[in-house]
Amino acid sequence: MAGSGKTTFMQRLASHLSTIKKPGYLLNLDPAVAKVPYNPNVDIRDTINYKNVMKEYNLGPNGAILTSLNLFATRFDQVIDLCTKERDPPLDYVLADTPGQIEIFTWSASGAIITEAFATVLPTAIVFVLDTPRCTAPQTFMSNMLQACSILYKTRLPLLLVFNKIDVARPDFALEWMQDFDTFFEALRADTSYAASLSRSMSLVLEKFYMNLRAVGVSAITGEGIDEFMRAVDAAREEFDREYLPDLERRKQVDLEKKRREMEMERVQEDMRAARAGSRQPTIPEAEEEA
Ligand SMILES: Nc1nc2c(ncn2[C@@H]2O[C@H](COP(=O)(O)OP(=O)(O)OP(=O)(O)O)[C@@H](O)[C@H]2O)c(=O)[nH]1
Repeated sequence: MAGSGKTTFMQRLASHLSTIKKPGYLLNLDPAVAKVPYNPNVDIRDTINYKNVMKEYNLGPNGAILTSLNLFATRFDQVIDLCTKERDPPLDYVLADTPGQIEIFTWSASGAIITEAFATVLPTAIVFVLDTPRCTAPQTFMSNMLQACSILYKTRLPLLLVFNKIDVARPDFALEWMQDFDTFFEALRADTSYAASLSRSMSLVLEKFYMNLRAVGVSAITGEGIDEFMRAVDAAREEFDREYLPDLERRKQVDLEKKRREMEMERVQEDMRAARAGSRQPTIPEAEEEA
Protein backbone atom coordinates (compact mmCIF):
# COMPACT_ATOMS: atom_id res chain seq x y z
CA MET A 1 0.00 0.00 0.00
CA ALA A 2 1.63 3.28 -1.15
CA GLY A 3 2.73 5.53 1.70
CA SER A 4 1.74 2.97 4.35
CA GLY A 5 5.22 3.02 5.88
CA LYS A 6 7.01 0.08 4.20
CA THR A 7 10.37 1.82 4.12
CA THR A 8 10.03 3.10 7.69
CA PHE A 9 9.02 -0.41 8.77
CA MET A 10 12.11 -1.85 7.02
CA GLN A 11 14.20 0.65 8.94
CA ARG A 12 12.54 -0.37 12.20
CA LEU A 13 13.03 -4.08 11.48
CA ALA A 14 16.66 -3.55 10.48
CA SER A 15 17.34 -1.77 13.75
CA HIS A 16 15.44 -4.43 15.75
CA LEU A 17 17.41 -7.25 14.10
CA SER A 18 20.72 -5.53 14.88
CA THR A 19 19.62 -5.12 18.50
CA ILE A 20 18.86 -8.82 18.85
CA LYS A 21 22.21 -9.57 17.14
CA LYS A 22 20.63 -11.13 14.07
CA PRO A 23 21.40 -8.48 11.48
CA GLY A 24 19.32 -8.81 8.32
CA TYR A 25 20.47 -8.62 4.72
CA LEU A 26 18.64 -5.61 3.34
CA LEU A 27 17.50 -5.07 -0.25
CA ASN A 28 15.99 -1.94 -1.69
CA LEU A 29 13.98 -2.84 -4.81
CA ASP A 30 12.31 0.55 -5.21
CA PRO A 31 14.18 2.43 -7.96
CA ALA A 32 12.23 5.65 -7.39
CA VAL A 33 12.69 6.07 -3.66
CA ALA A 34 14.43 9.37 -2.91
CA LYS A 35 16.01 8.44 0.39
CA VAL A 36 16.57 5.05 2.03
CA PRO A 37 16.75 5.49 5.81
CA TYR A 38 18.65 2.20 6.38
CA ASN A 39 21.88 0.84 4.93
CA PRO A 40 20.86 -1.48 2.10
CA ASN A 41 23.25 -4.32 1.22
CA VAL A 42 21.79 -4.32 -2.30
CA ASP A 43 20.20 -1.23 -3.79
CA ILE A 44 18.50 -1.31 -7.20
CA ARG A 45 19.47 2.36 -7.61
CA ASP A 46 23.16 1.40 -7.75
CA THR A 47 22.62 -0.41 -11.05
CA ILE A 48 19.50 1.19 -12.54
CA ASN A 49 18.98 4.90 -12.96
CA TYR A 50 15.22 5.34 -12.91
CA LYS A 51 15.32 8.90 -14.33
CA ASN A 52 17.40 7.68 -17.29
CA VAL A 53 14.96 4.82 -17.86
CA MET A 54 12.15 7.40 -18.02
CA LYS A 55 14.01 9.38 -20.68
CA GLU A 56 15.44 6.47 -22.63
CA TYR A 57 12.13 4.56 -22.92
CA ASN A 58 9.96 7.67 -22.94
CA LEU A 59 7.93 6.47 -19.95
CA GLY A 60 5.92 8.00 -17.12
CA PRO A 61 6.85 7.33 -13.46
CA ASN A 62 5.03 3.99 -13.06
CA GLY A 63 6.18 2.65 -16.43
CA ALA A 64 9.76 3.58 -15.55
CA ILE A 65 9.55 1.84 -12.14
CA LEU A 66 8.22 -1.29 -13.84
CA THR A 67 10.87 -1.21 -16.58
CA SER A 68 13.63 -0.62 -14.00
CA LEU A 69 12.40 -3.62 -12.04
CA ASN A 70 12.26 -5.72 -15.23
CA LEU A 71 15.86 -4.77 -16.04
CA PHE A 72 16.91 -5.64 -12.51
CA ALA A 73 15.01 -8.95 -12.53
CA THR A 74 17.12 -10.18 -15.46
CA ARG A 75 20.12 -10.19 -13.11
CA PHE A 76 18.33 -11.28 -9.96
CA ASP A 77 20.21 -14.59 -9.80
CA GLN A 78 23.25 -12.54 -8.75
CA VAL A 79 21.25 -11.05 -5.87
CA ILE A 80 20.12 -14.53 -4.84
CA ASP A 81 23.76 -15.67 -4.87
CA LEU A 82 24.61 -12.84 -2.49
CA CYS A 83 21.69 -13.68 -0.19
CA THR A 84 22.56 -17.37 -0.04
CA LYS A 85 26.34 -17.01 0.21
CA GLU A 86 27.82 -18.88 3.18
CA ARG A 87 28.57 -16.55 6.06
CA ASP A 88 29.82 -16.81 9.58
CA PRO A 89 27.55 -16.26 11.43
CA PRO A 90 24.90 -17.29 8.88
CA LEU A 91 22.17 -14.88 7.82
CA ASP A 92 18.86 -15.26 9.62
CA TYR A 93 16.80 -12.78 7.64
CA VAL A 94 16.71 -11.21 4.18
CA LEU A 95 14.36 -8.22 3.91
CA ALA A 96 13.29 -6.67 0.62
CA ASP A 97 11.52 -3.33 0.29
CA THR A 98 9.38 -3.13 -2.85
CA PRO A 99 7.77 -0.31 -4.87
CA GLY A 100 4.45 0.65 -3.30
CA GLN A 101 2.17 0.15 -6.31
CA ILE A 102 0.71 -3.35 -6.11
CA GLU A 103 0.40 -3.76 -9.89
CA ILE A 104 4.12 -3.01 -10.30
CA PHE A 105 5.33 -5.67 -7.95
CA THR A 106 2.67 -8.31 -7.37
CA TRP A 107 1.18 -8.42 -10.84
CA SER A 108 4.31 -7.89 -12.92
CA ALA A 109 6.46 -10.60 -14.47
CA SER A 110 9.52 -9.24 -12.66
CA GLY A 111 7.69 -9.26 -9.30
CA ALA A 112 6.83 -12.93 -9.88
CA ILE A 113 10.41 -13.75 -10.94
CA ILE A 114 11.82 -12.08 -7.83
CA THR A 115 9.36 -13.66 -5.38
CA GLU A 116 9.74 -17.12 -6.88
CA ALA A 117 13.53 -16.77 -6.95
CA PHE A 118 13.46 -16.18 -3.20
CA ALA A 119 10.91 -18.89 -2.46
CA THR A 120 12.89 -21.60 -4.27
CA VAL A 121 15.99 -21.04 -2.11
CA LEU A 122 14.82 -19.45 1.16
CA PRO A 123 11.77 -19.68 3.39
CA THR A 124 9.80 -16.67 2.17
CA ALA A 125 6.80 -14.67 3.38
CA ILE A 126 5.07 -11.58 2.05
CA VAL A 127 4.42 -8.68 4.40
CA PHE A 128 1.55 -6.43 3.34
CA VAL A 129 1.88 -3.13 5.18
CA LEU A 130 -1.37 -1.21 5.66
CA ASP A 131 -1.90 2.35 6.77
CA THR A 132 -4.24 1.77 9.73
CA PRO A 133 -5.58 5.36 9.92
CA ARG A 134 -6.47 5.08 6.23
CA CYS A 135 -8.37 1.79 6.75
CA THR A 136 -10.97 3.08 9.20
CA ALA A 137 -13.59 3.56 6.45
CA PRO A 138 -15.12 0.10 5.86
CA GLN A 139 -14.92 0.36 2.08
CA THR A 140 -11.25 1.38 2.08
CA PHE A 141 -10.61 -1.48 4.47
CA MET A 142 -12.37 -3.88 2.09
CA SER A 143 -10.43 -2.61 -0.90
CA ASN A 144 -7.18 -3.26 1.01
CA MET A 145 -8.34 -6.75 1.98
CA LEU A 146 -9.07 -7.53 -1.67
CA GLN A 147 -5.56 -6.39 -2.61
CA ALA A 148 -4.09 -8.57 0.14
CA CYS A 149 -6.23 -11.46 -1.04
CA SER A 150 -4.96 -11.07 -4.59
CA ILE A 151 -1.36 -11.15 -3.30
CA LEU A 152 -2.04 -14.33 -1.34
CA TYR A 153 -3.59 -16.12 -4.29
CA LYS A 154 -0.98 -14.86 -6.77
CA THR A 155 2.09 -15.80 -4.73
CA ARG A 156 0.64 -18.66 -2.58
CA LEU A 157 3.22 -17.64 0.02
CA PRO A 158 2.49 -17.08 3.73
CA LEU A 159 1.11 -13.57 4.05
CA LEU A 160 1.39 -11.26 7.04
CA LEU A 161 -0.85 -8.25 7.33
CA VAL A 162 0.85 -5.45 9.19
CA PHE A 163 -1.47 -2.71 10.38
CA ASN A 164 1.08 0.09 10.69
CA LYS A 165 0.87 3.52 12.37
CA ILE A 166 -0.92 2.23 15.46
CA ASP A 167 0.52 5.24 17.29
CA VAL A 168 -2.07 7.21 15.27
CA ALA A 169 -5.01 4.76 15.10
CA ARG A 170 -5.43 1.51 17.07
CA PRO A 171 -5.95 -1.55 14.82
CA ASP A 172 -8.67 -3.20 16.97
CA PHE A 173 -11.52 -2.20 14.63
CA ALA A 174 -9.78 -3.89 11.67
CA LEU A 175 -8.94 -7.07 13.59
CA GLU A 176 -12.55 -7.23 14.76
CA TRP A 177 -13.91 -6.73 11.24
CA MET A 178 -11.77 -9.66 10.14
CA GLN A 179 -13.17 -11.91 12.86
CA ASP A 180 -16.79 -10.91 13.02
CA PHE A 181 -18.99 -10.08 10.01
CA ASP A 182 -21.65 -8.55 12.19
CA THR A 183 -19.38 -5.73 13.32
CA PHE A 184 -18.32 -5.10 9.72
CA PHE A 185 -21.98 -5.12 8.59
CA GLU A 186 -22.80 -2.78 11.44
CA ALA A 187 -20.07 -0.35 10.30
CA LEU A 188 -21.66 -0.31 6.85
CA ARG A 189 -25.25 -0.10 8.12
CA ALA A 190 -25.90 3.51 7.19
CA ASP A 191 -24.38 3.10 3.72
CA THR A 192 -26.91 1.92 1.13
CA SER A 193 -24.71 2.44 -1.92
CA TYR A 194 -23.94 -0.33 -4.38
CA ALA A 195 -20.28 -0.27 -3.29
CA ALA A 196 -21.30 -0.85 0.34
CA SER A 197 -23.49 -3.77 -0.66
CA LEU A 198 -20.57 -5.21 -2.63
CA SER A 199 -18.31 -4.80 0.42
CA ARG A 200 -20.87 -6.71 2.53
CA SER A 201 -20.96 -9.60 0.08
CA MET A 202 -17.19 -9.62 -0.24
CA SER A 203 -16.74 -9.83 3.52
CA LEU A 204 -18.66 -13.13 3.46
CA VAL A 205 -16.53 -14.43 0.60
CA LEU A 206 -13.34 -13.43 2.41
CA GLU A 207 -14.05 -15.55 5.51
CA LYS A 208 -11.75 -18.35 4.36
CA PHE A 209 -9.09 -15.87 3.30
CA TYR A 210 -9.05 -14.20 6.73
CA MET A 211 -8.55 -17.61 8.34
CA ASN A 212 -5.30 -18.03 6.36
CA LEU A 213 -3.84 -14.76 7.54
CA ARG A 214 -1.78 -13.43 10.37
CA ALA A 215 -2.50 -9.83 11.22
CA VAL A 216 -0.54 -7.68 13.65
CA GLY A 217 -0.62 -4.04 14.62
CA VAL A 218 2.70 -2.16 14.70
CA SER A 219 4.14 1.29 14.77
CA ALA A 220 7.23 1.63 12.62
CA ILE A 221 7.90 4.90 14.39
CA THR A 222 7.68 3.80 18.05
CA GLY A 223 8.52 0.11 17.58
CA GLU A 224 5.33 -1.07 19.29
CA GLY A 225 4.21 -4.51 18.10
CA ILE A 226 7.60 -5.61 16.71
CA ASP A 227 7.89 -8.62 19.03
CA GLU A 228 4.45 -9.81 18.01
CA PHE A 229 5.44 -9.30 14.37
CA MET A 230 8.57 -11.46 14.87
CA ARG A 231 6.41 -14.23 16.37
CA ALA A 232 4.16 -14.00 13.30
CA VAL A 233 7.27 -14.33 11.10
CA ASP A 234 8.25 -17.53 12.95
CA ALA A 235 4.76 -18.92 12.39
CA ALA A 236 4.93 -17.93 8.71
CA ARG A 237 8.21 -19.79 8.38
CA GLU A 238 6.55 -22.95 9.76
CA GLU A 239 3.67 -22.46 7.34
CA PHE A 240 6.16 -22.11 4.47
CA ASP A 241 7.75 -25.47 5.31
CA ARG A 242 4.42 -27.15 5.99
CA GLU A 243 2.37 -25.85 3.05
CA TYR A 244 4.33 -23.92 0.43
CA LEU A 245 7.21 -26.37 -0.03
CA PRO A 246 5.06 -29.50 -0.60
CA ASP A 247 2.86 -27.43 -2.95
CA LEU A 248 5.96 -26.25 -4.86
CA GLU A 249 7.15 -29.86 -5.14
CA ARG A 250 3.72 -30.91 -6.43
CA ARG A 251 3.72 -28.06 -9.00
CA LYS A 252 7.22 -29.06 -10.13
CA GLN A 253 5.99 -32.65 -10.64
CA VAL A 254 2.97 -31.36 -12.59
CA ASP A 255 5.31 -29.23 -14.75
CA LEU A 256 7.59 -32.20 -15.34
CA GLU A 257 4.62 -34.36 -16.24
CA LYS A 258 3.34 -31.64 -18.59
CA LYS A 259 6.76 -31.37 -20.25
CA ARG A 260 6.94 -35.17 -20.61
CA ARG A 261 3.52 -35.21 -22.31
CA GLU A 262 4.52 -32.33 -24.59
CA MET A 263 7.69 -34.18 -25.60
CA GLU A 264 5.72 -37.35 -26.30
CA MET A 265 3.21 -35.38 -28.36
CA GLU A 266 6.11 -33.77 -30.24
CA ARG A 267 7.52 -37.24 -31.02
CA VAL A 268 4.11 -38.42 -32.24
CA GLN A 269 3.89 -35.39 -34.52
CA GLU A 270 7.43 -36.01 -35.80
CA ASP A 271 6.52 -39.64 -36.56
CA MET A 272 3.41 -38.48 -38.39
CA ARG A 273 5.39 -35.92 -40.40
CA ALA A 274 7.92 -38.62 -41.29
CA ALA A 275 5.13 -41.03 -42.24
CA ARG A 276 3.48 -38.41 -44.48
CA ALA A 277 6.81 -37.54 -46.10
CA GLY A 278 7.50 -41.27 -46.60
CA SER A 279 4.11 -41.92 -48.21
CA ARG A 280 4.79 -39.22 -50.83
CA GLN A 281 8.16 -40.73 -51.84
CA PRO A 282 8.25 -43.55 -54.33
CA THR A 283 9.13 -46.89 -52.76
CA ILE A 284 12.42 -48.47 -53.86
CA PRO A 285 10.86 -51.16 -56.15
CA GLU A 286 8.70 -48.47 -57.84
CA ALA A 287 11.81 -46.35 -58.31
CA GLU A 288 13.59 -49.34 -59.89
CA GLU A 289 10.63 -49.97 -62.23
CA GLU A 290 10.76 -46.38 -63.44
CA ALA A 291 14.49 -46.72 -64.03
N1 LIG B 1 2.77 8.12 12.73
C1 LIG B 1 3.40 7.22 11.99
N2 LIG B 1 3.90 7.56 10.79
C2 LIG B 1 4.53 6.63 10.06
C3 LIG B 1 4.72 5.31 10.53
N3 LIG B 1 5.37 4.62 9.58
C4 LIG B 1 5.61 5.47 8.58
N4 LIG B 1 5.11 6.69 8.86
C5 LIG B 1 5.14 7.88 8.00
O1 LIG B 1 4.41 7.61 6.80
C6 LIG B 1 5.01 8.26 5.69
C7 LIG B 1 5.28 7.24 4.58
O2 LIG B 1 6.27 6.33 5.06
P1 LIG B 1 7.21 5.51 4.08
O3 LIG B 1 8.00 4.61 4.94
O4 LIG B 1 7.92 6.40 3.15
O5 LIG B 1 6.10 4.72 3.26
P2 LIG B 1 6.26 3.72 2.01
O6 LIG B 1 5.16 2.74 2.13
O7 LIG B 1 7.64 3.19 1.95
O8 LIG B 1 6.03 4.71 0.80
P3 LIG B 1 6.05 4.35 -0.79
O9 LIG B 1 7.30 3.53 -1.03
O10 LIG B 1 6.08 5.71 -1.42
O11 LIG B 1 4.81 3.60 -1.10
C8 LIG B 1 6.27 8.94 6.22
O12 LIG B 1 5.96 10.29 6.48
C9 LIG B 1 6.56 8.20 7.53
O13 LIG B 1 7.22 8.98 8.49
C10 LIG B 1 4.18 4.97 11.83
O14 LIG B 1 4.26 3.85 12.34
N5 LIG B 1 3.54 5.98 12.51
